[in-house]
Amino acid sequence: MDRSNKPSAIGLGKSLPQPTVSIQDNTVEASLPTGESVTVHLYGATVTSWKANGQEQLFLSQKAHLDGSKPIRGGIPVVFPVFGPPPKDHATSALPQHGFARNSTWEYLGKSSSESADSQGDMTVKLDFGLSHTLLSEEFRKAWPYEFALVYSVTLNKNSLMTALEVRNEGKENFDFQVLMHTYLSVEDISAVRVKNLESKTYIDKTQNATSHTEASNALAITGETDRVYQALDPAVPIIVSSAADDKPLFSITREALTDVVVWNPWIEKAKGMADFAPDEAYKNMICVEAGSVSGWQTLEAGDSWEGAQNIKSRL
Ligand SMILES: O=P(O)(O)OC[C@H]1O[C@H](O)[C@H](O)[C@@H](O)[C@@H]1O
Repeated sequence: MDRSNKPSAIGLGKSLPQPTVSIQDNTVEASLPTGESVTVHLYGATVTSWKANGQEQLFLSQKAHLDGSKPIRGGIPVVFPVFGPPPKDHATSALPQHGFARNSTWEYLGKSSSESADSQGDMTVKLDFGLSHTLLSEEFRKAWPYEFALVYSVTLNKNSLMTALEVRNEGKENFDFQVLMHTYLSVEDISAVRVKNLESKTYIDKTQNATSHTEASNALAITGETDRVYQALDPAVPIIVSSAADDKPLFSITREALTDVVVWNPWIEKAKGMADFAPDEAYKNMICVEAGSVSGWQTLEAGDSWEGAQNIKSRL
C-alpha cells in the first residue's frame, strides 16, 4: 500500500512498528510487532517454528537433525520433485524418498514487509528462499539433471502463515514433478482433534496396500497409524483441524493449485521406529496435514513456471 501521502495511523511523524528479521546459524527468523514469529532453516528451507497466539503451532521432534545431516523431522519440509519413494523407470528414480528439496541448502533471497490487507495496522512479513540446479549437490544434479529454479515464499501474518512455491523450468526440455508441503501441526492430544471437510472424498490408504477408499466421516478421528492421500479436493475449501470437545477450529488450511492433501500420523510403532522422532509418545502431539500435488505429475514445459501455495490459519 502506498502510504506516502497519508498521515501515520499512530500519529504524524511516527512510523508504524516494523517486522524484524535476523539471520544466524543458517536460520532466518522474522517477528511481527504483535509478537508472532517464524523460523526457517536454510537446509530444506524448512520452517521449524511458527509462533502465533502466544503458542508454538508446529511440531518439531526433539531428535530432529538441525545440522544438515538429514531432512528435518518436523516443521514444514518441502517435498520436491517426487513424493514418497520414487517410482521405477521414471526421471526421479535415482532420488531419495520425497526428493531433494528438503535435503539441500537453499539461499535466502530477502524479505519484504507490508501492512496486511485484511486487518488495520497489522503487519505482514515475507521471506523468500531459492533453490536451483546450480545449488544442488553433484549427486542430486546427476540424479535429476534438469535446469530448474524454485522460489519459496514464507509469509507471516498475525493469524496465519502462508507458504508458496514457484517452480520454473529454465531448461530446454520438459520435466515432471510432484510437490508437497509436509506440515507437522502441533496438537495437545491427537485423540481430542478431528479433521473436517474430507467427507465423501476419495483417498489412497498407504497403510492398506495403497487401496482406494471413500471417506465416510465428516469429522475424522485419528485412532491408529494413518497415511492417506486425499485426492481431487477443491483447494478453496479449507481442511479444518478442530477440537473434538467443542468443535472449535484449531487450524484451517486453504490451498492454491494443490488439490491433494495427505493426512499422516505414524502412531505408536512407526514413531518408535523412526530414529529422529522423539519422544516416542510425541505422535500424540502432532498431525501432518500436507497440501500437495502428488497423485499425478505436473508437466512443466521449457520456459514455463507453476505456483502452488497453502495458507494456514490458527485458532480463528
Ligand atoms: O520419513 P519421511 O521420509 O519423512 O516420510 C514421512 C511420511 O511422509 C508422508 O506423510 C508419507 O505419506 C508417509 O508415508 C511418510 O511416512
